[in-house]
Amino acid sequence: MTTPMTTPTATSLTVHDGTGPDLARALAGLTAGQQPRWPDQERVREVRAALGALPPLVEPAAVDRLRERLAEAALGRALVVQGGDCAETFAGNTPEHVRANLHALLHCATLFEVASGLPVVPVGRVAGQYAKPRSSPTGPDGLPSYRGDIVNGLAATAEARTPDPRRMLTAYDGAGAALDVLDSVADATRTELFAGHEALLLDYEVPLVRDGYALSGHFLWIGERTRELDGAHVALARRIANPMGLKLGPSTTPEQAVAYAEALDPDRVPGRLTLISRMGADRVSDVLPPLVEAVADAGHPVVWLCDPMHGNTETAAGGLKTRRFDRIAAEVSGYFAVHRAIGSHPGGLHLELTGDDVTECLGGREDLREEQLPERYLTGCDPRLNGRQTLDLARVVAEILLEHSARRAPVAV
Ligand SMILES: O=C[C@H](O)[C@H](O)COP(=O)(O)O
Ligand SMILES: C=C(OP(=O)(O)O)C(=O)O
Ligand SMILES: [Mn+2]
Repeated sequence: MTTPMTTPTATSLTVHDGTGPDLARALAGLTAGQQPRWPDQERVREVRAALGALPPLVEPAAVDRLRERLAEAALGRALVVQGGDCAETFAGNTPEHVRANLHALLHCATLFEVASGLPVVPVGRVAGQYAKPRSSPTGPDGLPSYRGDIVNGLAATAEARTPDPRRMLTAYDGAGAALDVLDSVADATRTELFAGHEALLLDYEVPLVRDGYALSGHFLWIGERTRELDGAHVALARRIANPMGLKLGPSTTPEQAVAYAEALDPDRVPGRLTLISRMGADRVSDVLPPLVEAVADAGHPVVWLCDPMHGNTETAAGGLKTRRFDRIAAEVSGYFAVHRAIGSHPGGLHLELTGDDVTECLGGREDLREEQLPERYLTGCDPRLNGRQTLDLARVVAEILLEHSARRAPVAV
């Protein structure tokens, strides 16, 4: 079951002065979906000014380096694996948790590398994945929805759910701490690791734009619910040099996919644009092929990733959101089959995962059952694959990749 797009709400987004008049002009007055209704605008202005005066979280050189590595994937010479929590939380932002997630991600990367013979670019959903778009502004309890720790609190009280702009500064600090862990993991494993998150909350993202780079993270993406072509999120993405992702759900038409590619990758730069399909296991074989073909025909060297999570969410009998391992694996298999049939490059995966032993998704080799879900259901938003299920999925992918690389390999004589 896919979640419907919500009607975007217009906001009077004020852009921090320090980000430059061009950016301010480009975004002023545009529709910006899924932004909080902050109760205190003066406090928002103060926080934006503070963010604008703080050092950037990542270096432009590292952002450029990621774009170069993604270019290899766009040209069919590398794979990408992105993954981490659906919603990072302040309380959960411990070195142990961040490390466990990154190790699960790197485990996938290693398996894919061995199976495909291609380098794999690992990108964590980490160090800024704090803002959540929601299907509904209020929950069944009548309270405002939880929109991620950068906006409000998960506790089911009116006080916790009131948006507080000061949370953006806590998010900045948390992102900095997570990036330190990311660097230490990368050093210990002698690999390159990058950080990505959804560029959803404009009051956070815009002040962290410096000299044409969004320096809140290396990789940013636009979500399914905020991808209005003439909206503020796309306008921001057009103005920054980061490699950008764009989620595409099953309602996307080939014409729209080309229009996004024209808007976000007008110069046809490999590595600039990553299209992340999240169609659902039942739709991927029908919906994805015409999109891939149209974008290729228009000459855009994009990376195509598969997010097999967001089109396969359902509600379990007990009321918890969940996803079935088999549906996730089926969308992944469908995605590889589509690319094989077309002859395009399947660039890799985008996953909601954790290295922790949570009970949020069903199935996998441990055959996690519905009645087990409440045991360790810890996510703030969507259900993640746990460490074992992540490896189970990585093995499914590795088998597909092995088969692909066997076809590619020259026949030994
Ligand atoms: O992570 C993605 C979205 O924020 C999430 O799927 C929305 O969930 P909801 O349908 O419970 O609002
Ligand atoms: C919000 C997300 O996904 P989508 O935009 O694809 O629904 C997400 O990746 O957490
Ligand atoms: Mn999610």
